[in-house]
Amino acid sequence: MTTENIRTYDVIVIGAGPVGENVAERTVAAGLSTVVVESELVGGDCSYWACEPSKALLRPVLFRADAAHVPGLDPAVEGPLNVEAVLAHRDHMSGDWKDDGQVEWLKSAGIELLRGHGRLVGEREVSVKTSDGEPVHLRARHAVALCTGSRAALPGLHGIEELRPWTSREATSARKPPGRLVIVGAGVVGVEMATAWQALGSQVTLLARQGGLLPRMEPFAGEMVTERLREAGADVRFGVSVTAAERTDGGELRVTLSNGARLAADEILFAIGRAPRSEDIGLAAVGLAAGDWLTTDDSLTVTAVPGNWLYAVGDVNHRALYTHQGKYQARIAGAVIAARARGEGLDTSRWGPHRSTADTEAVPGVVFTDPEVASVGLTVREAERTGLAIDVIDQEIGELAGALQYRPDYRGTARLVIDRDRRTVVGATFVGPGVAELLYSATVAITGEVPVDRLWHAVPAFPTISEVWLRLLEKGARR
Ligand SMILES: Cc1cc2nc3c(=O)[nH]c(=O)nc-3n(C[C@H](O)[C@H](O)[C@H](O)COP(=O)(O)OP(=O)(O)OC[C@H]3O[C@@H](n4cnc5c(N)ncnc54)[C@H](O)[C@@H]3O)c2cc1C
Ligand SMILES: NC(=O)c1ccc[n+]([C@@H]2O[C@H](COP(=O)([O-])OP(=O)(O)OC[C@H]3O[C@@H](n4cnc5c(N)ncnc54)[C@H](O)[C@@H]3O)[C@@H](O)[C@H]2O)c1
Repeated sequence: MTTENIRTYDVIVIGAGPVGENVAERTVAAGLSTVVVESELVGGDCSYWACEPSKALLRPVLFRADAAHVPGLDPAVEGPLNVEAVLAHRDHMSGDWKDDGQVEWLKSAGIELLRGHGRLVGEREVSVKTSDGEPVHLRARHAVALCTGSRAALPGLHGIEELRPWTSREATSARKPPGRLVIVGAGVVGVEMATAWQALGSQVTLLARQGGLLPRMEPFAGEMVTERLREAGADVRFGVSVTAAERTDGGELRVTLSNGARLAADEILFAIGRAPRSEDIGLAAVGLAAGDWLTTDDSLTVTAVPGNWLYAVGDVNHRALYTHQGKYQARIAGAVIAARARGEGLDTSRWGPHRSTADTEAVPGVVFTDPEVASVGLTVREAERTGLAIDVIDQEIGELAGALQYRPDYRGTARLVIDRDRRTVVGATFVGPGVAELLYSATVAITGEVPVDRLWHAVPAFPTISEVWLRLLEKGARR
């Protein structure tokens, strides 16, 4: 190796997804020289095969569901969606799968980019196989942050390669709606993609292994989404999975289900969860097992590696698989790296700047289905599992004047989970049209540990859906 190919930086970040970009932005802002290594597109899955394209596909579907029920506006949205225009907008929102804009942003932030595949080769040492085949050896004075994200998990089905199944990547970037689409898995990807492709013209069959959709959320969320998907024409089946599948020479898929039923389809999407992108990043060189999720403490430091120089941030640490939560971790990790580089101690008090407490206390998430599902903190089931004494308050959102102004047939439910001893909100779920924007208020209530009696003084404007807070308080959240 020539000396020209050895480069030293304060910080090396592997993976330029939303999380890696934000770690680098924070460390550069703290005066630390930083290089980001990226093997595909700067921006990661979120920009090209996840958040951005999926939300661009879903926005017209949800907007039309509302508009079709607003008197006077309803005739304007009759008829099918303009699929070509929706897909063109999706392409635009995904940067046409080019990363020029994000590369410019990196430059403007003073972050260096090295294109290639990065692997750890020792303590603070990374080897990069660049796209032109030239290996580059990187040394970090202070830290290496692994931000390599996750990929779609696939089941151990016999002959799965020959099936050419869709994963989240194909489901978000497909050039046209398949005639018949089977979706396996009823988590967030499964229900969002079922909502989008059914509305764009596919006949969707959604297979849930459990007895309902969105099994990790409050049960009423999955029930309302099921009802709407069925009304939209999707075939939603519970308690089933796929036991065998084959693609015929003509290209048709023949799928056998666990209950013995058979289906014919044009495409099959596996949306059964994620696997870490950690199988080929040199984990063995630092004594870790390849292919595992990386365990960190609340400062995002990899606990099994001594020396406080290795960090794992975003999906790859499996703490909370959302872009916004990974970016929150990135801000914390950046502050931790900067403090350690300056030789300062960490403030890891409960809500201190060096502890990602929200990962365990208040992870917000929105499922962009019809109706929307927005949740943060604990569900009733989770609170009961932790042994917390709770009060549970439910409110039909459709009873509010603001909801009826939004659309006259409004149906939706809100639930607060209250810590009975501390009298603070520990969980909130809202299901209904337009509830995504309610979520931040609940997130502030949880992270601010605002006593519910104080919430009584936070007055929601009339007539808005936020008035649901008042009804919840009137029903007993307030003493
Ligand atoms: C269909 C779908 C929809 C989603 N919608 C939302 C949403 O609406 N809102 C939300 O908050 N979250 C959403 N998510 C989750 C979100 O996409 C992830 O949480 C987020 O992308 C994680 O960011 P990350 O930076 O950790 O990983 P990624 O975005 O996966 O980025 C990791 C980057 O690292 C690179 N990389 C990996 N290994 C190496 C290596 N060895 N060398 C160099 N580079 C490497 C990869 O090429 C990639 O660019 C969605 C996920 C899916 C699948
Ligand atoms: N709007 C958003 O913010 C958004 C959208 C999409 C994805 N995401 C993130 O991406 C992550 C991954 O989403 P996902 O839907 O792939 O995973 P998930 O973990 O949410 O759901 C996967 C589902 O598949 C089921 N399953 C697992 N193995 C199966 C099998 N062999 N057969 C049938 N069912 C099986 C699981 O029981 C589970 O219900 C989520 O955790 C979420 O955080 C977020």
